Amino acid sequence: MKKVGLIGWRGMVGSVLMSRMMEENDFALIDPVFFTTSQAGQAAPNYGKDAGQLQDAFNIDALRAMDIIITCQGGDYTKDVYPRLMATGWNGFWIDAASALRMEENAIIILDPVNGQVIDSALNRGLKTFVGGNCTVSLMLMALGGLFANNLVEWISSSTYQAASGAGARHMRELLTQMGTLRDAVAAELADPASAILDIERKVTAAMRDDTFPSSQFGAPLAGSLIPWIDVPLANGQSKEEWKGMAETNKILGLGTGDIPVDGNCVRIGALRCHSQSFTIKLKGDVPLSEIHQMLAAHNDWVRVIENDRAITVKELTPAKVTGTLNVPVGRLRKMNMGNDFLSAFSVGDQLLWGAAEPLRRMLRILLAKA
Ligand SMILES: NC(=O)C1=CN([C@@H]2O[C@H](COP(=O)(O)OP(=O)(O)OC[C@H]3O[C@@H](n4cnc5c(N)ncnc54)[C@H](OP(=O)(O)O)[C@@H]3O)[C@@H](O)[C@H]2O)C=CC1
Ligand SMILES: N[C@@H](CC(=O)OP(=O)(O)O)C(=O)O
Repeated sequence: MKKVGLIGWRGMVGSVLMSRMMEENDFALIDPVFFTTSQAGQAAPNYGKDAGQLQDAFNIDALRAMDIIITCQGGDYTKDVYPRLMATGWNGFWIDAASALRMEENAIIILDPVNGQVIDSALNRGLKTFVGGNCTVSLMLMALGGLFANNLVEWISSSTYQAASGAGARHMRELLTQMGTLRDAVAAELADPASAILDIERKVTAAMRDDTFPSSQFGAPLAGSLIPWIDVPLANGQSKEEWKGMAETNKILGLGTGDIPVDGNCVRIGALRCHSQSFTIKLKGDVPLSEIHQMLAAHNDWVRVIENDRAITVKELTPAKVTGTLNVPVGRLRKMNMGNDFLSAFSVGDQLLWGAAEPLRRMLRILLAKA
């Protein structure tokens, strides 16, 4: 059995990965070794197998003994450990959730329902570094894969509605604390049906603007508001999250850097763990909507085409419905006023599943199947 080193397993992304690996019985196929950056020597978790003690995640000799390493520990860990491990001539496979290595020439961005052929070809060429994509990009490609596969996309403009989880566990807590703080500021007024709604709004706004409002993580109120900036600024005015849209999409599809232009605004909103996105898609031709529905639905087992009907949309095409599932609904599909080759679409997906953990465990399965 392959020795698989697991790093970052108790973090938020790692926990989702462990839970998916349990659901899919992956542990039965591997000899798991659990690593830690802070708790070496403590008992390893038991996912149906006694895995002994936690190993030191900075111990290069211990890492070298692994056939496959999966890390959800984060970019700083990758930047520190990966080059040192590679310098020893380690011959194993490195599977990573962090963005650090994504654009490296010897690294493949993994999303096998979309780029299984790119992954296969990389394996045949002997590449060994496989990195999960940015959540927004992966979820877009899962939703719109049918259009890309049929070479119909000239360009895409997107507006995102990204959940707090993309920023990390502490941010999710802060969002909920902000929500509670706003509610508590008007508890008495809410209990009184006769209270004036604009008085309630004024109190809520005052609480949101108060210096004591809990916003140390996001740096701004998110509950009752939104934050139209994600990740660091770039010289061209984009945020790094916006830059990833085009860079990663083309790399995942095995295309040249700028082959398909992708751009838009990335916005943090008050959802917990589902990213939503609104797309304007310039098609390469006037393809009938019925054909587009078929292409999208046929592309992979998780995409769900949602009829452009109000009652169905508000039930099916929301974070409330999709959270915790692998389904990627895409709806609001219609031709736009700009012309019949302009398509409007909206999609929702769990950013901790297809956006983070799921491509990693599927890459493990691909490697095990090839062994
Ligand atoms: N959040 C996201 O949406 C996405 C994140 N990623 C990548 O994954 C990386 C990890 O993200 P995320 O899972 O959110 O990070 P977390 O902060 O949840 O976990 C990272 C590490 O923190 C340590 N840790 C310290 N205290 C605790 C605690 N109380 N509970 C759990 N872990 C603790 C653990 O390491 P140890 O056991 O060694 O102490 C853990 O592996 C990111 O840096 C990013 O590179 C990728 C895609 C999406
Ligand atoms: N930046 C994403 C989450 C993330 O971790 O992205 P990446 O894997 O590209 O660093 C968000 O905030 O929603």
